[in-house]
Amino acid sequence: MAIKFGRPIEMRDAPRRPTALASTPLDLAIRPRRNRKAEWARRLVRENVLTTNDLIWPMFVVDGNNMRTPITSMPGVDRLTVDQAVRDAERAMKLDIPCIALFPYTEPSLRDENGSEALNPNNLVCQSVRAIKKEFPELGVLCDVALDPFTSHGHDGLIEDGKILNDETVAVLVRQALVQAEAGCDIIAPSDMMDGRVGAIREALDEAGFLDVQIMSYAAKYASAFYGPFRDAIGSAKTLTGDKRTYQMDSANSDEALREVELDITEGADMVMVKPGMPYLDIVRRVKDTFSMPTFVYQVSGEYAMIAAAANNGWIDGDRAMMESLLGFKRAGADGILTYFALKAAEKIKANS
Ligand SMILES: NCc1[nH]cc(CCC(=O)O)c1CC(=O)O
Ligand SMILES: [Mg+2]
Repeated sequence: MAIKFGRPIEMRDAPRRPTALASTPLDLAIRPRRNRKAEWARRLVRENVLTTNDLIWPMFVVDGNNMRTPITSMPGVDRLTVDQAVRDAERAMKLDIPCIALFPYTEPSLRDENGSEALNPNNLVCQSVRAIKKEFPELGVLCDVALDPFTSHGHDGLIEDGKILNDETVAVLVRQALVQAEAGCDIIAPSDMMDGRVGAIREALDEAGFLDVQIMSYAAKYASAFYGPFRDAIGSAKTLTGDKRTYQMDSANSDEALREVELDITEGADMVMVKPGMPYLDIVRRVKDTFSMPTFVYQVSGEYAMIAAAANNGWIDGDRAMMESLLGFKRAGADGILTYFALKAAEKIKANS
């Protein structure tokens, strides 16, 4: 059944005002309101639908045992120890969420200039992938490729004299992707915005025999204020020096997003992503219309936090704002959405079907 809203105001048993009765009807042949007159009629003409198949659920993993630690700036989202991530993977499975995404909170002692923990085949992400794929081989697992959870400076790449090095970083990202593929990751998702990394990763994956490992590139990723709570979650907010504007895109640009997406497709991306989501719906639409590729959108941490905080204050209806924002991505042309609301939204979809 469709989502129920309150009883339509037209149906309340109030007497009609005599003035309303007295007015002459407008001579209108076309009355768009007819198609909205009842829930069944609205369902009949509905153009877009959100299903659980549209959802990718991002999770944060942390070292330890049997613990869930709340992230203050993301109310309702916890850092999970690996065993708890496996439990949430099971919840995703049961709700028909096709895929989860894993992000690590790396112990500060393991972070260094070069993000070398990213290459440890036994790092938190790899441990989580193995544990989850062992119990739930049918669940898709996506891993982010970038160095920021592992570097002491919080940047996605290697730094020299205050500059982010492109080609040297790509060489490390290739090794990070291989380590994740070896752990059993299904989708490699480079989020670093270095030039040429998709092609380099594709070539290395193929050479190593990982022909079926997909690449979802964060192709049009903007330098955004909306990543704040994510940086709290992975513990890079306090250490990040400067900003990421020499590699992430300028939010003023739209044509540039098409050029970035085109390059990643040419280099071998199977799926492309736009990020953040709500302030960039126009980019989602242009990318989908231009390339007809599987197009994803990331409803990022700050978008989640805004809705969650307003809802917790009683300022908006949180569930309705959540569903409306997710449907908006579908309407803009997205084939799927990475969202911290995935579990809640899937529960709601199931309850209403
Ligand atoms: N490269 C790391 C990365 N991967 C996903 C996000 C943001 C996700 C979110 O805000 O929910 C970021 C943060 C950043 O680029 O600083
Ligand atoms: Mg690029």
